Amino acid sequence: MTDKLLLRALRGETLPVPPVWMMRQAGRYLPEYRATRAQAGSFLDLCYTPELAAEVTLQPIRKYGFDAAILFADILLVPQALGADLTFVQGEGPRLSTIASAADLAKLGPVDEIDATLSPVYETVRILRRELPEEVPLIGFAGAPWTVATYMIAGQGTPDQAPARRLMYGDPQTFEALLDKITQATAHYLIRQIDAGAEVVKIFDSWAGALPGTVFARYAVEPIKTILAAIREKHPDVPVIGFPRGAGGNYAPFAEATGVQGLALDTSVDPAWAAKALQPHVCVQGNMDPLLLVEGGEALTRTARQIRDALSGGPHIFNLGHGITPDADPDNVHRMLEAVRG
Ligand SMILES: Cc1c2[nH]c(c1CCC(=O)O)Cc1[nH]c(c(CCC(=O)O)c1C)Cc1[nH]c(c(CCC(=O)O)c1C)Cc1[nH]c(c(C)c1CCC(=O)O)C2
Repeated sequence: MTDKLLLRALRGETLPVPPVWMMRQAGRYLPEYRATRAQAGSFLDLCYTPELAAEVTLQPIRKYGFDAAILFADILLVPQALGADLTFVQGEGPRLSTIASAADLAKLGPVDEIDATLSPVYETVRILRRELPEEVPLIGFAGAPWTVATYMIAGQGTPDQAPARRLMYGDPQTFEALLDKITQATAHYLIRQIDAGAEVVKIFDSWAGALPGTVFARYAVEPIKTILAAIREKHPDVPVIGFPRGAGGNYAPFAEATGVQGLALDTSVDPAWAAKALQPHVCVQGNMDPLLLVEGGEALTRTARQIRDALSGGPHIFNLGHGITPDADPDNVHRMLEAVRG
């Protein structure tokens, strides 16, 4: 359907009211999410149980009427499908087996076996395409190779991604072989999500800002170009949103060099600058501070309108600069929507 607002914006249309969705819109700030997660047992059980993963994807659509749904899964399912051990430690985040050498890398499984683990995700996509309202498109997603590699190398989240940067300098052969493997797996995974019914895909490079400028083109841009080329070959009309979080001065070169249709802005980007420097070339998605959904009040309404108005002259999808946090007040989401749509 060509009249879905999100798809129109991604095709470059300037709309009177921007489509709205939120990163992590299915998540712990919602009591109904917490209930379904408890029913599933663990976060990973939730990701791999298609009926429940579809249910949590639909919860924020029913409650708020967002203009897009995002598949419920995680960027770390790809490493797990490649053979990494993965657990989520309550209150601490992910833990994975680490990759510190060529020998560790050699223990991973082949890319053409990842569907043995990931097929429930494709089933979630198929359920969602049946159950979502006609006007709500489904966004599939994956992590960018660099960001996924940072978790696979360190075995957990790190403040500065130092373990990955050290491997990059100390053993570039292993580092690049890992990046290549993730790139091939990610292209395959996203194509399968689209085959199953995803209408847009988003690539989360949450740690792009940790890549030194000397290697940004090589390790942030190149893998994403490879993934885009593979998608285009099979699905030339499916738009891709890139999120090089923290890229700063590399936002414009990233958009130009990768050719993404949508560029997700983090909170640090000034929307007035984005309107001039980015919007003439690409649909931008951004970028309200998620903390405003905790704090609420006048600041929330004012900032939401400020972003909407600054970006009203070109293609824009209203979103947050990062994921909504578990301490956000669900009522503030209504307030945000009233501010943007009102
Ligand atoms: C880096 C990253 C991850 N996962 C993701 C990223 C990139 C985006 C970003 O920068 O935030 C992406 C992601 N993770 C999740 C989604 C689902 C779709 C949605 O946005 O609603 C998406 C798109 C569910 C999730 N992924 C996770 C949760 C919380 C799990 C829970 O219920 O306990 C959810 C809803 C867990 C997760 N997953 C990850 C971490 C570091 C953590 C632990 C930290 C945390 O708890 O927030 C890895």
